[in-house]
Amino acid sequence: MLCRAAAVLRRAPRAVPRRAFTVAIDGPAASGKSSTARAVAHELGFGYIDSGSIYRCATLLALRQGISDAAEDRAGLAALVGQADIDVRIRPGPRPAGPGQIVVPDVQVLLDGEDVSRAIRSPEVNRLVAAVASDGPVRDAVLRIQRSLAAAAESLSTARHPAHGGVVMDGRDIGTAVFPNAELKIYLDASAMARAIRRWDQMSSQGNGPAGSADAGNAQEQPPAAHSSVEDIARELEKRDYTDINRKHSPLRIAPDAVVIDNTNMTFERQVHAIADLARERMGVPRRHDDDDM
Ligand SMILES: Nc1ncnc2c1ncn2[C@@H]1O[C@H](COP(=O)(O)OP(=O)(O)OP(=O)(O)O)[C@@H](O)[C@H]1O
Ligand SMILES: Nc1ccn([C@@H]2O[C@H](COP(=O)(O)O)[C@@H](O)[C@H]2O)c(=O)n1
Repeated sequence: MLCRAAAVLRRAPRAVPRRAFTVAIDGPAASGKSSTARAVAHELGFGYIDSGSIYRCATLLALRQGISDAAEDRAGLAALVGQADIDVRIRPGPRPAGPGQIVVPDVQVLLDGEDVSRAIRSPEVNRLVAAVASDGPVRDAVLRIQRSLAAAAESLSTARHPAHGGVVMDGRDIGTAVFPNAELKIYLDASAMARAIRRWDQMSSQGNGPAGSADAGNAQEQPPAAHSSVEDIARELEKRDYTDINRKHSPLRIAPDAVVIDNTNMTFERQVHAIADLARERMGVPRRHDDDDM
């Protein structure tokens, strides 16, 4: 009798408590946060949230409601953001070009059901977003959205390791304010010129014509304006960084426990593999890319 009970117990599926593993990636504009975060999330089978796109939705709402960047005008914006239905979804991106090539999935952003993935990258949004993101009540409203989207993304993640679900979120204050207890924090940086050249290349590859501004943001970039140069882009990136570093509420900072990666002279593949392996190491699962020790 005892033996049969033991056999039944042995056959019963073991309930493995799933632990959420959070990877926070912060850094200045165009340092590679979003593309790296999407690739790392894909490699680990984690969910992904682009937190900048939520601030961009808040900015689009402000523009559509005729709310200027004057602080007194923004009083009602936090409430509007709190009532809005903002969703950030990952969708299958381009297939890898060859065996072992990295997959960088696309992101789709929905604002009250409308696909605003391109609209939130407009020149007007680029100009206003850092000012909107410096508003304390707006940040509080966005924080609630970030945490709820992350919980949903984590629960849907198809992590390769049964004990871990996970989410990767990128932004400016993920490791310092949004997820101060994140299991892995990365601060991604590169020289201003390297970032400007990459942003130029990224925007130029999206099409031709004078439609965009000098600094269009991460995914689904609009093409650079005909008059803008790499130097114009560098200036705009630095202006946005300055606002993000010097604002009162959760400014861009390196978390004390963050791993700092300067990728100025690093390939995209190497940074993705290194971060994915750091996550694996902390989850207690084998590394996959031993040649990528940092
Ligand atoms: N190590 C690297 N070497 C070369 N190019 C890179 C590297 N890392 C990222 N990139 C490229 O740099 C460009 C900018 O990256 P990405 O959009 O991910 O930056 P970001 O930090 O999310 O920007 P933002 O803060 O403005 O949203 C992309 O085209 C990306 O593929
Ligand atoms: N965690 C975050 C993320 C973003 N911001 C602000 O939004 C701007 C746009 O971000 P992108 O990543 O889409 O370029 C950014 O410049 C910040 O002002 C933020 O404050 N916190």
